[in-house]
Order: sequence, then structure tokens, then C-alpha cells
Amino acid sequence: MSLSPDLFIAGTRRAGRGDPVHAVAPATGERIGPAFGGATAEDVADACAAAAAAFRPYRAAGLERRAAFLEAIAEEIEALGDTLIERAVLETALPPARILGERGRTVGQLRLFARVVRQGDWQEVRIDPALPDRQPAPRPDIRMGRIGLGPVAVFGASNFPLAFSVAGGDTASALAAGCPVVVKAHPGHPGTSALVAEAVDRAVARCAMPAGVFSMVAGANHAVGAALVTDERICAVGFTGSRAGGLALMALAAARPRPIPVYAEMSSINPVLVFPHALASRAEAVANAYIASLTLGGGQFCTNPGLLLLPEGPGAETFLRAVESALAAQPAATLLSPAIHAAHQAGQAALAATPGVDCIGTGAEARGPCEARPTAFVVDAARFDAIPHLSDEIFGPTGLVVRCPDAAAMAGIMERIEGQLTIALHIDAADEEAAATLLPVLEEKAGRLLVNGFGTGVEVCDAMVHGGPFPATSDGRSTSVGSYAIERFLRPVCYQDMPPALLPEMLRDRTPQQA
Ligand SMILES: NC(=O)C1=CN([C@@H]2O[C@H](COP(=O)(O)OP(=O)(O)OC[C@H]3O[C@@H](n4cnc5c(N)ncnc54)[C@H](O)[C@@H]3O)[C@@H](O)[C@H]2O)C=CC1
Ligand SMILES: O=C(O)CCC(=O)C(=O)O
Repeated sequence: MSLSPDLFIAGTRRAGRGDPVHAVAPATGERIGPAFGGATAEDVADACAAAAAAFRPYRAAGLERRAAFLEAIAEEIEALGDTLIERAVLETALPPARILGERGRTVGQLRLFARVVRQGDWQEVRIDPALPDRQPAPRPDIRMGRIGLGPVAVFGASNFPLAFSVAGGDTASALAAGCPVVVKAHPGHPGTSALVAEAVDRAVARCAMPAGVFSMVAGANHAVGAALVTDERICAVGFTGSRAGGLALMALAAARPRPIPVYAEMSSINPVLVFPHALASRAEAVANAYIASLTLGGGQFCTNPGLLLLPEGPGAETFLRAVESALAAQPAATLLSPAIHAAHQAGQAALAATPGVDCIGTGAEARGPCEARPTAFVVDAARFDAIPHLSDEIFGPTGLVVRCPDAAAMAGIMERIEGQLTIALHIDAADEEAAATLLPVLEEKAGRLLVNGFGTGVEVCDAMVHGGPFPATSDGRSTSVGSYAIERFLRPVCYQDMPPALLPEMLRDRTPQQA
């Protein structure tokens, strides 16, 4: 299987003349070849022009061909075989089993959206038939359906090299909505991105789709992403990454002559609330599950439980001791890239240096170039409230436990906390009444509330919400995981008194046999 160092512009390959992207193997800290050419402003403009040209023919291709195209992408990704798995492991240091699972999720997402496309519910067809005899005025025939927004820019995420990258959830949902996609590959895994881009290109050719329906550009600096978001032909943006990055893209999109929506998933510390009865009855089990979630994937999940609220009382000391011993059994984690490692180490050091913040326990010492030592800290509620940076996301295997003297302290923290992707409650039956009093505030704070579990490991399904109020995302009305993600890239169009022959297929009257 070839590994192209070139840009993928509408079915053609082009050597990038911008700053090259070099992959680094986090496990060794060494560069791995080849050097991937970075895009120039002209390359980005060409990709966007091709996407704009592809929009109408792609939309016109019909739902069955669109669904078959998504399925073909899934098949072509599977056909990459071990080459893809090995490259992704090399570039991210994520274990092979995780990458295999992620490939399964990626192709599953594409097939899910193929089903969604065929079902057609997303078109949200509404028909108000004409009422010619209505008094005092007749009503016209009014019909509504939804179409894609137009070309979408997708930013691959560092921490999910397949499921949130070139052919991940943003790309699958945009293509399902009828939108061509221009991907900005994440510089942390350029080879993995190139392999998947080749697979998408093959699917485009196999399904005779317009070439501009997919392009992928790369770049070592922010200029490439900025050129993409500000290109007038781009109609929406999907992004998963840092808060600073998401905010920068939102500002660029809002400052355009024609502003566009940015769906950015940014930062979340996913509070875990342990209730008194659950703590008294199973402190050790909750502590073990907490550490397993905190360290999963090196703690590099946006759903990572960065904050845990612990009530004082029976079980609290047992919980802290169990956290300490569960951590002691944890190996050091090799993080995704030198930059992410440096950000984690700085965040962990800042926490350790904060007066009143104590270390509960640590995992194995870090030795390799990108290794991080899993660590949990503890602080009391009053200090947590007084020091704003304690609620910042630390991306990696670092957690903070806040001791809450009473239910009011826990409720107060949740009133003040920023928007989150998830909030998890650990409760026994006897805690349900107390949990119920908190639910209204929790619903306002998070996209997903879960009981006796942790947010890591998101199910891809119809009812999933992987979103939440700012800063978890830029738009809390949306999700980036599950079939509802298609909503982000659609727009309603209303047709009034349109002759049947001019109506789009979805809005035409059905015969009894078709209904
Ligand atoms: N909460 C979450 O879901 C995640 C959070 N992170 C956080 O982000 C940090 C850095 O990780 P990355 O994944 O590299 O995220 P990042 O936000 O730095 O970069 C993501 C993508 O956006 C582009 N980009 C970033 N800022 C830009 C700007 N101002 N203009 C144009 N393009 C821009 C980058 O080139 C890259 O392609 C991590 O240390 C972590 O703190 C990372 C991944 C997921
Ligand atoms: O846990 C998941 O599946 C979603 C994770 C995610 O969106 C992220 O870590 O960026």
C-alpha cells in the first residue's frame, strides 16, 4: 500500500509546496518519514473551488448513490488492512487493540449514516396542503424539506486518528447531508490521514462521484486551517481540539463577510458526582472504575473524568486510599505528541504547585520521551471555588478530587461550573432523592448525564448526544457523535405553491403504493 506525501485535491495528487508536516513517533520522539507537503493558500482555494463545483452534482446523485458511497468508503478503509493499523499505532502510540476498535467504530459510523441517508427522516418533510376554500383567505400549498449547507471544512482530531479524523464522524455526517468535504489533516498523524484519504478517493472513483466531493490538505502551521475557514465557498466547520483552536476558528468564521457556523468540540472536565450512600456502600469499586476511566487511552479523551466531587463522610477515606492504590498499579502513559505531552506536564505541574492541592497518588514514573505519570490530586471545595484555573481541562491522565463538606457545596460547584460534555452520577437507590434535586442544574450544564458509569467510551447510536453548552462545544444544540450529528449540516427550504414537477423528489405527493 502506497503512502502518498502529497495533497489530495479533488481526486488528484499534488506535491505540497507549503511548510512540510513531519510525523513523530511519540514512543521514541523520533521523526518518521515521509515528509508530507503542506498546502499553500492556492491549494486550499483549489480544494474549496472543487468542493463548491461538486455540491450540486453530489446532491443530485440521489440518496441511494450517496448511501452506497458511504458504504464504499467503509469498505475501502477496511481494505487498507494492517497497513493502516500499523501506521496509526506508530504515529499516535495508541495500542493496536484501541486502533482496531477505532477502525470498527469508523466504518460503523459510515454505515450508520448510509442507513440514515436511505431512511430519509433527516429531510424533515412537512406538508401543509393548500386550503383553497379557507376564509377569510385561502392557504397556499406549503412544503418544507432540508438540503445540505454546502462544502464543509473538517479538522481531524489528534486523539482519535480514525473516528474523529479524515473519514470520521464529522466527514460521514457532512457527506450524508449532501455536503462535499475538505479535510484539514491533523499534523500529529499525517500518514494515517493520507492512507484514509486514499481510501476515500478510491470510493469516489468507484462510485463515480464528482471529484471535488472530497479533498484533504495538510499544514504544519495555522495558516492552512485559517485559509480553509475563511474561504468564501466553505459553508460550515467541524472541529475537535483545543479551546484556543476552536475559539480562533469561531472568530475567523464570524468575521467573514458571510459568517458560517462552526461546530467545535473543545474542552470539558466531565464532573463525576459521588453521592453519600453510594460512597458508603461501594467506595472501593467506584474508585477503581474512576482510575480506569481517568487513565483510559492515556487520559486523552474529551470525556475524561477530570473532576470528581466527593462528599465528606463514611467511605471518603476508603475512596482516597483506593484511588491511591489503583493509581500505583498504572503504567506511565505515552501521550499523542510532544506538544500534547508538554501541555499535560505543564498542567499537572501547575496543579501540584497550587497551595492546598495535595497529591493522592501516582502511577509509574515517566521515563520515555512523551510519557506522563498518571496522577490524582485532592483539594477542598472552598479552595476549588477560589482558584479558577483548578477547573481548566488538563488533557491526559491527571484528575482532581474535590472534597465537599455537604450537598450544598456540591450543588454550588455545579451551579458555577462551565458547560460540559458529560456529567456522571454515582448513586444508590437511597441517593435518588438528592440526585433529583440536582438534575435541573445538571441538565443545563451538560449534553449527556449518566448514572453509575463514566463518560469515556461513547456509544454511536441514534440517541447519543456528544455535545454540550460552551465551552464543551461552540453550539450546545448539536452532537458530533451519532446519527443526530447530520443536523449540523442541513438547512430547511420551504416551497410554496410549487408545481409538482418542480418539487424536489422528497416533497412530491406519494401514491398509496409509495406511501
Ligand atoms: N477536549 C477535547 O476534545 C480535546 C482537547 N484537546 C486539547 O488540545 C490540545 C492540543 O491538541 P490538538 O489536538 O493538536 O488541538 P489543536 O486545537 O491545537 O489543533 C487541532 C487542529 O486545529 C488546527 N488549529 C488549531 N488552532 C488553529 C488556529 N488558530 N487557526 C487555524 N487552525 C488551527 C491545528 O492545526 C489542528 O489541525 C491538547 O493538549 C488538549 O489540551 C485535544 C484533543 C481533543
Ligand atoms: O469517547 C469518545 O468516543 C469521544 C471522544 C472524543 O470526542 C474526544 O476525545 O475528542
